[in-house]
Amino acid sequence: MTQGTAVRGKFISFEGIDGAGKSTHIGFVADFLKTAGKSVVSSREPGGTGVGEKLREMLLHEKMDLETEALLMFASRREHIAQVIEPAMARGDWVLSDRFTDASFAYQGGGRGLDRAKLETLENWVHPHLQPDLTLLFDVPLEVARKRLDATRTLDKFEQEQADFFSACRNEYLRRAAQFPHRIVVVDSTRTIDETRAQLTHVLEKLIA
Ligand SMILES: Nc1ncnc2c1ncn2[C@@H]1O[C@H](COP(=O)(O)OP(=O)(O)O)[C@@H](O)[C@H]1O
Ligand SMILES: Cc1cn([C@H]2C[C@H](O)[C@@H](COP(=O)(O)OP(=O)(O)O)O2)c(=O)[nH]c1=O
Repeated sequence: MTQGTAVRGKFISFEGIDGAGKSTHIGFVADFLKTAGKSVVSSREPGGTGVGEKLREMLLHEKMDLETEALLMFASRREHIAQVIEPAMARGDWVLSDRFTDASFAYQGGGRGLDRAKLETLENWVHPHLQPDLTLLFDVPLEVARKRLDATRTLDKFEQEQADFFSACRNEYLRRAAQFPHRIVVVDSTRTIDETRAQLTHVLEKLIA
């Protein structure tokens, strides 16, 4: 099909507190969709574009004012939508994004306490009409996420936060899952990787049907 006449692709975002296991499963979802005949673009936020990756570097490693942090997250997102997400979906590709706007509500809103109304204003400015077709929220208790994180990596600015920060992030994610049940699917990520894949397969089969 030529561009312009392609059936619009779908947009899936992956969310969860750090260490929940979401990155582990993005490759599995991409492979599942490719096997089903979809063309897949995998990306991430903050980042996903030249400008976005520069913003990511600052956001993950430099201390800054909370409102600056929120504005830069949405600046990165705007570029990602304009350069990657919208063109890919218009071509008929399926876009997988490691995080999207729910992360701003969870981290800048829940974790850091930024007024939700300000985040809604930014959301309405940056993507008034776009929402993921599906958001996979990988959910685990804090202790499980922390153990997984500590076992694997050097911690960035967010990952160095304390338990109450992640507890507030997780609560905000779960609040949004209750608010948008048609879009956000909570995946029990305390299970083994294979069991988690089985949950994903179940959800994806419905989406491609
Ligand atoms: N279901 C699981 N059971 C056990 N370990 C897991 C599971 N899912 C992920 N992990 C491990 O936890 C660590 C963090 O996972 P990752 O996908 O990087 O988390 P996130 O992207 O959510 O921060 C990795 O070492 C990964 O192999
Ligand atoms: C997209 C986004 C991410 N973040 C944070 C959450 C994560 O701690 C961090 C980067 O996310 P992530 O890609 O999960 O990091 P990693 O590569 O280490 O798995 O950015 C926000 O605070 N707000 C946002 O809007």
